[in-house]
Amino acid sequence: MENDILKVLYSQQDIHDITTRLAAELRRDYAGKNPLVICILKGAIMFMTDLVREVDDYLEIDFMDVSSYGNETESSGEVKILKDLDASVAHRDVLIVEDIVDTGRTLHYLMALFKTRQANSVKICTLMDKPERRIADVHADYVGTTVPNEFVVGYGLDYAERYRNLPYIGVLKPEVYAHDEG
Ligand SMILES: O=P(O)(O)OC[C@H]1O[C@H](OP(=O)(O)OP(=O)(O)O)[C@H](O)[C@@H]1O
Ligand code: HPA
Ligand SMILES: [Mg+2]
Repeated sequence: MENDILKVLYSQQDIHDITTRLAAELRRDYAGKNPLVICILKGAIMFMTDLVREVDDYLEIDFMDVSSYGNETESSGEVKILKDLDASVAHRDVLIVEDIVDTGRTLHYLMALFKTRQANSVKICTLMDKPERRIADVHADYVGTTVPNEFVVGYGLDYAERYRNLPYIGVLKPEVYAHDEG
């Protein structure tokens, strides 16, 4: 698997440093609020579990599985709910945790949904932001790092469901895609 990686963009140490910084901001902003922290499966799983372990305060976690991508690097533009939340967001301070904001379609949809469901507040914490690709108007409140317009994998992010278990974030060699197309 490591052989498929062209370059490492963020090492395990880089990710740890980013997570620690964001957790400190969250602890400050959500003190006494008992936020509902929502992990958007599957991509955000690694980031969310690392992030909440660095926040020394009361919070609740929940999971939602939505998908707008198939086994492709391009969004289909359609957001599908594959698994809804267990908890109600009504009157809660909701923090959506994402691995990446790319076109913004996923989060645009979720922001609107949680507001309709009468959340008290809805904020976004994303490990990565890829603003060059934005189509839907989405602004993340907490951003780990801004990434160039490249398809990234690892630390939860997949290409065709692979590479989520890489402990760092990197870019694939072009022949990995070429192989799939052939
Ligand atoms: O800003 P967007 O263009 O909407 O893209 C970002 C979303 O796409 C990816 O998820 P995906 O739908 O591929 O599902 P996954 O998390 O299960 O990989 C990623 O994890 C984000 O949730
Ligand atoms: N990598 C993996 N999944 C993604 C990306 C990316 O760069 N953008 C949106 N979903
Ligand atoms: Mg994906």
